[in-house]
Amino acid sequence: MGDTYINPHETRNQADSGNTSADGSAIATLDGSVDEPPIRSAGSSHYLTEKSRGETRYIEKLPITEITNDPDQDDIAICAHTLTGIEVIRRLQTNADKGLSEHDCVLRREKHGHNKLESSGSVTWYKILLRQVSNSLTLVLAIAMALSYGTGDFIEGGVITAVIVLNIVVGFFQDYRAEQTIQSLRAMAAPACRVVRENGTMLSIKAEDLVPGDIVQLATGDIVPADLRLFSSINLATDEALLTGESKPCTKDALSTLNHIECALGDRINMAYSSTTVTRGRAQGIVTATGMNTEIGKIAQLLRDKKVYEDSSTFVSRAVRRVLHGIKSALGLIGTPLQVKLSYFALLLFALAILLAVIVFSTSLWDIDGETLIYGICVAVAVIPESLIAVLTITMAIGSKAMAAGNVIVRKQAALEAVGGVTNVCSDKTGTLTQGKMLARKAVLPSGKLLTVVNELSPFDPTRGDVLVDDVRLESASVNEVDELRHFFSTIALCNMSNVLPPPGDQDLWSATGEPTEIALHVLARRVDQGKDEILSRSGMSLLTEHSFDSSIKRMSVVYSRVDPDRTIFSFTKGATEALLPLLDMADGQRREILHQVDTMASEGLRVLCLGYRQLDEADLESITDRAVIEAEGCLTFAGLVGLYDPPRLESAGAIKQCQAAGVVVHMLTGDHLKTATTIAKEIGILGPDVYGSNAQTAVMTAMDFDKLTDDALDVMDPLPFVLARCSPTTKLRMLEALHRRGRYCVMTGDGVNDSPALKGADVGVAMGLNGSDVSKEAADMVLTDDNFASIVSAIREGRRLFDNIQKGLG
Ligand SMILES: Nc1ncnc2c1ncn2[C@@H]1O[C@H](COP(=O)(O)OP(=O)(O)OP(=O)(O)O)[C@@H](O)[C@H]1O
Ligand SMILES: [K+]
Repeated sequence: MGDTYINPHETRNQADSGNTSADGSAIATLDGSVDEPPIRSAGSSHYLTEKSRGETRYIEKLPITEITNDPDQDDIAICAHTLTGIEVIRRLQTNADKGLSEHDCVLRREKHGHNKLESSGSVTWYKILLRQVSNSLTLVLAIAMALSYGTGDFIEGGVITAVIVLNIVVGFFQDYRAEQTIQSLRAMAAPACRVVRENGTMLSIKAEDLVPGDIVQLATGDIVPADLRLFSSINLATDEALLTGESKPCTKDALSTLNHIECALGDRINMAYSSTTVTRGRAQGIVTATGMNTEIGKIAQLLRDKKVYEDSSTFVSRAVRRVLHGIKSALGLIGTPLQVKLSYFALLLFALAILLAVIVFSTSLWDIDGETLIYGICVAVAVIPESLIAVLTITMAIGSKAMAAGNVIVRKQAALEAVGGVTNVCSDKTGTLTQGKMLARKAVLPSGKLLTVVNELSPFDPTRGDVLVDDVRLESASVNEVDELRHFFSTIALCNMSNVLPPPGDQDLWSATGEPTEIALHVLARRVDQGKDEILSRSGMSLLTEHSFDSSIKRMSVVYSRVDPDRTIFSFTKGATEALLPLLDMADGQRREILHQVDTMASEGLRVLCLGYRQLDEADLESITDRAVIEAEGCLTFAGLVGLYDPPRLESAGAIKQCQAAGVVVHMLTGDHLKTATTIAKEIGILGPDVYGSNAQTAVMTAMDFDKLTDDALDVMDPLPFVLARCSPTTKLRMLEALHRRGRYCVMTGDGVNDSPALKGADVGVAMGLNGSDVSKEAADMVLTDDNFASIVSAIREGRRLFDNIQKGLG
């Protein structure tokens, strides 16, 4: 079971059997898919392998599994790993290309229910009511009330009773509404997944709506939405620690079929289980179990059934712990930091009240008659601000709502208060400060010729605009005649997972899916009819393996083979210049030349990608599946440089000004080149004459220099960098620590899988709702529904207002 969906031997067998170009009908491609590029050759070769093996073979292998016409979902969930992908698809009566119809889904949902775990966590009205009663303030008031009635002062007692009832009623309704808001926000933030339905359209739906038989696509960073039998995969690995306790990612292989039904979960390498996360690669799978029928559902069920704590402590210590927990929560000492602080405050007031009462009683030399008692109680009661609970609940609820309206989903209540106290914001650049809609503007070919794009209209429309080579218009037909042009366009089109889609019908709005960087390259290739599909069908190449883009090494590679008589194999790589230069096969002088060109392009604010390709031998096939080995080999032929432009968001400059006016320092932590980042930072005002320290030597740094410094060196640095270029997730963590050592309180944004530690470590971790990975959203305190930096700023404003309101409530 190799690292990829296919191992070289298998590839060869396939080629031998001569089946590689069999009928297209069974090919598991997803043409017309909207969200992700089809896993074309992976799907197809896999399918064909299964087909060519013939039905008899797997029936031989699996005598236990009778073929029935009435597929039973529970049955499939148990044995899916012992069946071939095709068989599972057949039994669940679905189609890998087309998916289920809406009608099927409705029927299946009736039978199997929604795809969610039944949690006991939903809040009921009596729990909310209980919460109103059980807090220090209400308890203090209740004691005062009892004292009043006890001394026969029914008027005072009545007033306090009224206050308590009012508090409970107001608090109850506020809390109830807040709870509902939070529930609906949770629903909004619920994981989505990509599914093929209705004759092959790719939809993004809520995981909750999945039914058995749905065809789901997985990509790096996704949380697996249900139990899936994979039927095609490229380099897939998932983290199953949640299920199996195994902390190393588990490499998956859709091709394999296992022999034993009882095989341990961790060994079922052709399955992906609900709630595990995809750490690398891509795959397609068919849903075999949903909701409580999934493996994670079974665990949840076990936990629910047991109810008793499964620890080894004695009954007594358990009881003590529970009583302590009970008292703490009754006094309101469990909750967000602010709630806890307020509860302590109430207890303090209570102590003060008693002290006052004691003083009153002492002045009357403990000769307590009715008058003194009432006076004492009145003084004591007077210091207690009855409206506190109500103020707190109301402001919190209003705060959450206002933030949701401002495109910020608050995932953790504590973040609501925390965001008000923020002093530093560390933000991503691409898509957050900039629009994330890239355009390929310029390219430099190995011969030094300059390629420019002029007259373009929209970022996705390849039909408008011209490509010039040294100021002469490039015709599509001539691309194939010039070697360097052909290699250049093959690299940008084939080392690419994006889709560029023509407008439907008679409209003229082009659309695209995938990463902005790749879309920009794909659009450029299509301008001269060198799109991925066009090249593949012309050359008959098919994908062998793919190492998707990884922001810690900043490059991506693919390997293609052509099935001509002598079977040529090519690898194509693209990535950041620093990442690719060491892999290029060239003299040092030439490298310096390239670096110089990169510098010029980057200082125009362009993101520069470097391209390379290489012809491989049959012998190299053994190593292509292992990324570490490919890296070591290198020896790429230089194919050119491309410069992409990503304009800043219109709101960014204004939002940054507001931050600076409010004393919040903005840092840009980006994966981009130093010069590109600096140019953009100046454009939007992160660096500028008004910013204190922006001329300092440390204002702009690369992550490499930053990481080299010791903690002590960082602590004396003044100021900390405003721009950190070529950042990796670990650099983000170091920046966080450095800020924390200075006593700063900070927001950190992140979108990638490996940004989670930084998001968790930040005082307020912010994930991107549109383009962020599920994993990062799960780790974050807040999620931006529009990925926009300006939304962070409005969250800070809202957080501060909330703070002020509470302060007023206290005053
Ligand atoms: N799909 C890709 N394939 C190859 N290289 C890429 C790809 N995307 C980005 N790069 C290269 O890696 C660099 C860093 O990208 P990375 O994704 O880490 O940063 P980013 O997330 O785009 O920027 P930011 O951190 O500001 O949001 C880019 O500057 C580019 O040179
Ligand atoms: K990033």
